[in-house]
Amino acid sequence: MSRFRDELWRVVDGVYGRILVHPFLTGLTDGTLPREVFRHFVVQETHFLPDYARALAACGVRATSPAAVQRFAADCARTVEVEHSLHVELLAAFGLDQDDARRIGAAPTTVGYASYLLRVCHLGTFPEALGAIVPCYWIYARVGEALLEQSSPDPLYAWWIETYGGEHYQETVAGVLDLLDEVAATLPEADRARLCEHALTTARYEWLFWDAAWRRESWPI
Ligand SMILES: Cc1ncc(CN)c(N)n1
Repeated sequence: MSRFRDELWRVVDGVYGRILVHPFLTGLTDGTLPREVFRHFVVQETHFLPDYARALAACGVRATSPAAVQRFAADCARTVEVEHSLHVELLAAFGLDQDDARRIGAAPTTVGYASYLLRVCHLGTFPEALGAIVPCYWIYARVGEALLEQSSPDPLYAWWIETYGGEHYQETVAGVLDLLDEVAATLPEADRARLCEHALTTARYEWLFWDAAWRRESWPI
């Protein structure tokens, strides 16, 4: 039986293909990614992840079943405990702390992506929120899985890859994809289409986030 997740993946697959060949990601696995580019990425993650956790909490508020409320509450906590902590430790490896990250500030793409997620997850319907949030989980899981096959000669990059390619993160994502299939089975076609539109936008933002780090994007004025 065909699953909605397969239909959704077809929508984002082209973007995912572009992500995998982006020099940021190929540089992670062959170890050639300049450390200052990775540092820029890590700083931006410490800005993005608290808003991402807030968006997950908002998905929990929107959720239409107790199991879904519990899932998003747990994923919100996991994002702070595991992902944000990882990036704070990576900051420390660069001799930076969260005050330094605050002083450096959020780049335009970080502000744009976080704002989009927060808007859809707060103001949209539950299926819209799901459409916006799922690529954040899924693209990282697919990227982590793909990169784990090669890992990296750079221990900092290998650490990052192991977090997203590791079993714990993969299980988290499998759970949200089961939920996606369950919810989509109850939706009319127009709602599924809207869900896919949000997913395409956030998949594009995922590409943009890596590209912005690669360019070490900052405010031009
Ligand atoms: C930009 C971004 N998107 C998604 C993830 C995975 N939660 C992340 N850490 N950063």
